Amino acid sequence: MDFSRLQYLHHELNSTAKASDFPSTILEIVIPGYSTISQLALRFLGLDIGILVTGWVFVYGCRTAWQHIYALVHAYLQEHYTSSIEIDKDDNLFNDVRDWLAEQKTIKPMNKLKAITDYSKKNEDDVFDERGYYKHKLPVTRYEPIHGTEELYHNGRYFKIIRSIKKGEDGSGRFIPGREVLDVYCYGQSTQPIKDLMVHVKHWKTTQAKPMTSVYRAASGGHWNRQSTRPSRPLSTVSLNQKDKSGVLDDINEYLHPATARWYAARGIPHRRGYLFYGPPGTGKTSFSFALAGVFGLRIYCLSLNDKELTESDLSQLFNYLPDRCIVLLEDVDSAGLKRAEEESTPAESAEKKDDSSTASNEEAEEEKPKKRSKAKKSTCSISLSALLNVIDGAAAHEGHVLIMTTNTPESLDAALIRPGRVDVQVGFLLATREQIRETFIRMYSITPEEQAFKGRLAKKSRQPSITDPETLEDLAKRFADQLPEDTLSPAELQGYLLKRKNEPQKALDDVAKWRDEVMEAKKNGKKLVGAQ
Ligand SMILES: Nc1ncnc2c1ncn2[C@@H]1O[C@H](COP(=O)(O)OP(=O)(O)OP(=O)(O)O)[C@@H](O)[C@H]1O
Repeated sequence: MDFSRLQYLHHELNSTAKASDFPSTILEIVIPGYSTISQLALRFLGLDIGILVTGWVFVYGCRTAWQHIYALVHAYLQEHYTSSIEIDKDDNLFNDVRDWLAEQKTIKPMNKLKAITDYSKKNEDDVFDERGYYKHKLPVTRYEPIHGTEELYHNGRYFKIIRSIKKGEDGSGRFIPGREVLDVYCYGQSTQPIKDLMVHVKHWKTTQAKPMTSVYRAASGGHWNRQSTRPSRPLSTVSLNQKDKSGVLDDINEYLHPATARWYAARGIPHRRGYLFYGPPGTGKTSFSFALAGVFGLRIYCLSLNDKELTESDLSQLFNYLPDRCIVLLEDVDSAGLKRAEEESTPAESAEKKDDSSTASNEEAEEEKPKKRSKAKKSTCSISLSALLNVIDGAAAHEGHVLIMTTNTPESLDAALIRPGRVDVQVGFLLATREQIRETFIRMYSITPEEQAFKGRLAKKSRQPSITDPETLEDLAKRFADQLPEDTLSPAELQGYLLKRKNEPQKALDDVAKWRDEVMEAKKNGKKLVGAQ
């Protein structure tokens, strides 16, 4: 290659170049070959690139300076003249604000959304085909803002809502891997506008949907996870004798009254109230607890002592994390889940017991079997009775919640667990009385006002109960109840039978005698499976 020719051309260009307004040596460093290009452009196109570049650098500099100043002013205003409120993902308000936001007109419409298949909002229109068979419709797709910032005006006020994942520590110094939060900002040094906005969102939510109950379950590691938010169960759908029903209702109502908390505090009594719901399986203990949560608008926190992964420190942490007012449902709180003192015997004692048993006769050993089985059952979880008593009413135990314990075997409960102060009200759930059987029948086949409103759309194609006249229904219910024995069947068994004839009250009455005989026979023989259903 002829380098001398190139050098000559370069020299030529340099000697004829007009001095640029911008120090071309600096640009030469940033863009190698810049001076050659600019001189070529000047010579052949008559274009002075230096002026263009100088202009561009000037505009760029101004823009960067503006951005910098804006960020500084914004940070200053944010620090001194904005207020904010953080909403955690596990709080009900999170979903409420998120749903409300999705329906608002924001200053800059979001062009990045998250699509969510919403199984809770089924498309209920036209779900039956021409033969009257249910045809599954795809669940509704909901769109919500992805993590980021939303800005909007509400009642003439500016709000900024940021959805993000926050990492850090919880109150007790434990590291939290990442929790989703919404931060709501407004201008001014008071959080009142945000609080007003939250009141508005809550009001909006109540007008949107029917009352809902949020159900939380204990997760490993001592945290509560929201399991579901479901429509509150009306109290009228739980059959229980009126005296017990209104007794519990009034008692909880009195306990939850703000004046009651002050009354307790003034007398140095811990503000706690415990209820024991006992009775055979399927008699409505859990259903009643959920209905109570709906009546008082409380969240329900469910915990089973039979959970093998639950440790004592988890248990105490779970109780520490309870909100001020809620229902704690401690399920199956019988001795099966509790580690007792006598179980924690030393190896020497165990050996002694072993020796004793080896000398016992075979007959005695056979007799001992059930007891042993029940003892083996006792160690299904690692929670000791003392740890449970400690979280229920230890010195540092949580206050303000409603504690409901359920059991199928009240007789096996330790006296310490149900002494007054830990259990204040005991309610027995019994097998169905004649009145309950009648009520269950009527509840199953009568049409609720909500269904009545919906009827117009579905009546043509769906199967509706053939008898809707209240008097006829009353008569059928009475005849149905008269054919069944009292205090023998659980409401769950009755419900199961009637559900199989959901829209056929007459058939339910016609089949009942055969079903009753088979169930009674099965119960007599200790069989769990029944032929006629
Ligand atoms: N008293 C009742 N009133 C209305 N429905 C009831 C009643 N008892 C049971 N049921 C129905 O039976 C089913 C099981 O009821 P639930 O879970 O409340 O019983 P439970 O007493 O808690 O049972 P378990 O002791 O096995 O936990 C539910 O679907 C519920 O609707």
